[in-house]
Amino acid sequence: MSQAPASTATFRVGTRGSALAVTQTTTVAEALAAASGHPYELVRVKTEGDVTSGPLSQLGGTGVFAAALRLALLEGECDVAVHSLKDLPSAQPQGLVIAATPARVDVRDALCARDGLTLAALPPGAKVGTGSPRRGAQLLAARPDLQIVDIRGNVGTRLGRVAGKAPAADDGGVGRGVQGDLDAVVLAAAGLARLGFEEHITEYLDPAVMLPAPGQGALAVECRPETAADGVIAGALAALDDLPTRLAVTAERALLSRLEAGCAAPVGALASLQNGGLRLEAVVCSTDGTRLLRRSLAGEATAGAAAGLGVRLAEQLLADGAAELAALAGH
Ligand SMILES: NCc1[nH]cc(CCC(=O)O)c1CC(=O)O
Repeated sequence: MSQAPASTATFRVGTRGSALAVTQTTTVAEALAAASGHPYELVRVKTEGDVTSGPLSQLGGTGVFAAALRLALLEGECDVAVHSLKDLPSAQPQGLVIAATPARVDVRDALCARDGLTLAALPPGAKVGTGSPRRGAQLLAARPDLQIVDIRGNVGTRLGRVAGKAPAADDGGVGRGVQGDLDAVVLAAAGLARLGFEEHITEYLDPAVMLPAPGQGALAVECRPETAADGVIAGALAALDDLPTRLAVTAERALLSRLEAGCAAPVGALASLQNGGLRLEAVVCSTDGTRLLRRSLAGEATAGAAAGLGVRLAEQLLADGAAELAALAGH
């Protein structure tokens, strides 16, 4: 098996095959190539999350999107892999490191509704599609009359479920035949922007109403430790890393990890630099949206303190009854 050091050869960048994954991986690969002066090639890895069509929340816990990419790295089929950070389980596998977290883009969730409607303007009982218990619960907390419809598929497929939005199936047919049956869907603004679908957004949901998933809007560049230490690529990875993003996602993921929550759990978290410190806000919901535990905590904006902030806020939420409120394992 080829394990050529990235400094002497083309480096191979692993990606999922979806349009979103290829778009964001290409952006990262081009930045690494420009900074290192070495060419890259994309290695497409099919993941369980891409080929299974059951409800996402029942796929069996965390990491369905990331596991195959991680295996490809460990087996030396690629040198670096690019993940959506929010799809990455918070436990770091032995033999792999997150070598860079590029600057995060828009963290918010976005409503894509028919006829330009906002959340407040949707008619009573409107059907809103999401496969995420976190989004469903917060939608119901804001609008208890809504009908939440469990949907899956890639971004284009989900958009195509909204009446009047052009179907743009890019998932091999998972969502085919059910276009136009919903009043709205909720998707991450980051994914919509990366795919050039921003014109479908009818409202950017305020994090005060809809806290995003831990890591939303951020990417993780993962590799084996020897790749991270390799002279040429190490500099390129360091140049790509963004410290405010790393601090924020470290706090958010530490919270998720301390809650022992999976990526499908009804948990939202968002950290940001404020007044020279790091402020973390989190919510744990009952899936029907009738009960929300929401808390925030501020700490030092340092690499040493970020994880502790997440752990402390998680412990406060657990003391408030978070584990009784929500099925944290996410299935
Ligand atoms: N779970 C799917 C997923 N993983 C990453 C994104 C794009 C947004 C991001 O990078 O946070 C999406 C789509 C979505 O949630 O709408």
